[in-house]
Amino acid sequence: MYHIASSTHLIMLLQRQSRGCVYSSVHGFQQEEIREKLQAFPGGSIELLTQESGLAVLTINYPSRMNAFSGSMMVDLEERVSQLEGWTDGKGLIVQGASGTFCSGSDLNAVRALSNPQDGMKMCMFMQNTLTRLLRLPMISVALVEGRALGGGAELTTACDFRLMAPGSVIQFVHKHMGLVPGWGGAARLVRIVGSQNALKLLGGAVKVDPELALQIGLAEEVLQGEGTGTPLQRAENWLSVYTKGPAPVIQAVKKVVLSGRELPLSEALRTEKDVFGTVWGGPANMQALASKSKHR
Ligand SMILES: CCC(=O)SCCNC(=O)CCNC(=O)[C@H](O)C(C)(C)COP(=O)(O)OP(=O)(O)OC[C@H]1O[C@@H](n2cnc3c(N)ncnc32)[C@H](O)[C@@H]1OP(=O)(O)O
Repeated sequence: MYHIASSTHLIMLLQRQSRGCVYSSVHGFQQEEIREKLQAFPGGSIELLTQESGLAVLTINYPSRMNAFSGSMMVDLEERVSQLEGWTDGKGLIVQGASGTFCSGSDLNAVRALSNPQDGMKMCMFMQNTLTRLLRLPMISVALVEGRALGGGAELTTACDFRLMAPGSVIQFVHKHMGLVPGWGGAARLVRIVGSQNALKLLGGAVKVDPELALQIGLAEEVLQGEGTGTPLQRAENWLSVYTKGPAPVIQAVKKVVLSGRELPLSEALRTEKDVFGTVWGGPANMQALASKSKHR
C-alpha cells in the first residue's frame, strides 16, 4: 500500500515538474484543496480562442469588475494554460482584457474573504504555478495592455514574453498601496525584465508606468500607435506575426532555447539547446530549406 501511494505521489510530482510547476505536495501545496476554495468565489471567465494560423487569444473577462480575477477565474486560467500546453500547432499567444482594459488584479471581494495567511499563501502558490507554466508555454506570448494593468494584472503582464501597450494605458504594481508585495511571481519576473534598480523603483514607488516610461526601461516592446489601422488586437496580431511566421515545430524550438537560456545555468542551457537542436535538425523544415538552396540576402 505504501509502495502504491509513494509511486503515485512520485509520478504526480514528476508530471507537475515536467509541466513547469514551482510547487507540489512536497511544499505543502494541494492543488485540489485550493481549487475548491477558489471555486467558492465565482464570477467572470477566462476565454481561449485558438486559430488555425497557430495564434491563440486568451481574454480576461470580468468587465463589471475591471477584469479583476475572481477565484473561479484563477481556476479557469489554470485550465486554459493546460489546454495551451497540449496544443501542438500553437506558435503565438496574445493575452488581453475584455472591454478595453487589461486587469485590475485579484478580486478584492475574494481577497477579503481569503485574508488569512494560510489561504493567501495557497492562492499565491496556485497563481505562481499557473503563471510560471504560462511563461514556459512553447509559444511566443504577448500581453496586450489597454486601459489598466494593476496589482496582479501587472504581474500577469510579466508572465508573457513581450508587452505591447495601447496609447493611454498604464501598468502599475499597486501592491505597496495595499500593504502587500507581489506574490504571483511578478517581482522575480520584473527584476529579470527591467533589472533590479528599475524594479525597486516601480514596486517601491507603486509607479504608474505609461507607455513612454515602459519603452524607456524595457518593460514594453512597442506602443500600438496608428488609428485607422485596425483594432489593438489586430495590431498586436500583426506585430506578433513577424515572430511566429514559419512551421510550429521551429517556432516552438526557438521559444524553448530562449527559455532555457533565460532560466537555466549555462551548462544545462547548452545541453537543452543541443537536445532541442536535435528535434529540428533533419526535420521537414530543415530538409525543405536545404532542397530549395535558400539564400539570405
Ligand atoms: C495580487 C494583489 C492584487 O491584485 S490586489 C488588487 C489590486 N487592485 C486594486 O486595488 C484595484 C482597485 N480598483 C481601482 O483602483 C479602480 O476600481 C480602477 C481599477 C482604477 C477603476 O476605476 P474606475 O474606472 O473609477 O471604476 P470603478 O472604481 O467604479 O470600478 C468599476 C467596478 O469595478 C470594481 N473593481 C475594480 N477593481 C476591482 C477589484 N480589483 N476587485 C473587485 N472589484 C473591482 C469596482 O469596485 C467597481 O464596482 P462597482 O461598480 O462599485 O460595483
